[in-house]
Amino acid sequence: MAKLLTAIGLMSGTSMDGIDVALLRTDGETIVQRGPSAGYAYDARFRDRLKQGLDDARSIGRREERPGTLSDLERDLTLSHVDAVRDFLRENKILPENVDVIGFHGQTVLHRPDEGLTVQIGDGRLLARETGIDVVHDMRANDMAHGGQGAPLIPAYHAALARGLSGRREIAAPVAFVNIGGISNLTFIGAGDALVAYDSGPGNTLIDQWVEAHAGIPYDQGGMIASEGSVLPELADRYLSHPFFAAEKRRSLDRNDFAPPTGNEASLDDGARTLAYVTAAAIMRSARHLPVAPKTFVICGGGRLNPVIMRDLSTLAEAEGSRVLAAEALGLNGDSMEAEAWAYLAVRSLNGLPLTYPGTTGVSRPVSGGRLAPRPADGLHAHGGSK
Ligand SMILES: Nc1ncnc2c1ncn2[C@@H]1O[C@H](COP(=O)(O)OP(=O)(O)OP(=O)(O)O)[C@@H](O)[C@H]1O
Ligand SMILES: CC(=O)N[C@H]1[C@@H]2OC[C@@H](O2)[C@@H](O)[C@@H]1O[C@H](C)C(=O)O
Repeated sequence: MAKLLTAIGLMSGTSMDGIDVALLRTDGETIVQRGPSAGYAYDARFRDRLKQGLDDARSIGRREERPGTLSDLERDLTLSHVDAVRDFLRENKILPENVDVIGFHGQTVLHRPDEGLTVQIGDGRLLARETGIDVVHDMRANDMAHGGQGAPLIPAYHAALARGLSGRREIAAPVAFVNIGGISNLTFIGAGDALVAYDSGPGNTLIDQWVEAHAGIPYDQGGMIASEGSVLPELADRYLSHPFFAAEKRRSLDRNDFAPPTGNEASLDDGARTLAYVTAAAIMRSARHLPVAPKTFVICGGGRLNPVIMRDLSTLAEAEGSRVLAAEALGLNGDSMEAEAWAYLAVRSLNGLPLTYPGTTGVSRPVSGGRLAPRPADGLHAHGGSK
């Protein structure tokens, strides 16, 4: 049996709202003991820098390139992660020497699976040096090098959670986990733990972009704006008739694959309402490509906190005989699940276990991935003045 390791996962997702941190004890296989978690929000200025970074990244041709502001941004993003780890350790009274590994996602600034290009900025060596903890990073690249979409990576962790839930009365099989982040993705766990997973559509990004442009706020908290509006069927159809949903082959999404409506297409409320519906309907439309309809959808990610999305999802799922549950209804944490996944995947990477499978990313065979940046042999700040 593989050894139990203590791992911290760090996720800065496509919503660019902040860094999620979670601690796990795991063997990278069946044993998952969830520990504390926390979120550290970016301020508005740093979010603007990240948005600029996405623009600068458009000209990247090779994944090592860092045009425009990207080098500075990569350093500062990494230093924000250093601060997040230090705060997290202090708040939870954990010593760095008691953590075996950090799984570091970094920030996706460009994702073009059709060109075999995915870029996550984040300096694993700097993080290892500043925290004194081994870091596994760049976990999407090897999947792409083997013909995969480079995303989603969370399905291996969803499968581990599902094993822990089997036999629970609330859950009728088959189960699909749905992560509603900036983009949404789903993981279907079939008979014998067979995994089918893919990105399912725009998640919160369109809603965030819409309310930011028209109300100057970063997101529609509690779906308050959407709940005042009505669904505009033509606008919704325009999104839902995107070739992404009907395509034979599932592909992973970049944040910019769907654009928000233009200003005069809807009032603030109707726009938010329509986009919330689109988020829910996109998930159900994508679920039609699964081998069989899930009986239970378990929802995680920030979108589960928008009751308008959740109501639409429940209505659409019930019409197909399925049930929708928020992760919390099963004792899971819908905010920290991605960070937990990065901790779990880091341990799998150390043990040479697959991170992705043909059924999850379209990779040619199950492959491991991630690069190890070891902590300095002589402890923290090995780059300091004594050398
Ligand atoms: N209380 C809330 N009410 C409504 N929406 C919320 C609430 N809290 C978070 N959200 C939405 O969830 C988003 C963040 O979700 P999450 O942290 O899961 O995304 P992410 O991890 O950045 O994205 P991805 O999974 O695509 O990488 C916010 O941008 C916002 O749109
Ligand atoms: C390239 C990239 O960063 N993709 C993210 C994004 O956000 C959600 C969806 O699109 C998913 O495919 C992926 O993140 C999750 C955590 C994953 O890889 O499982």
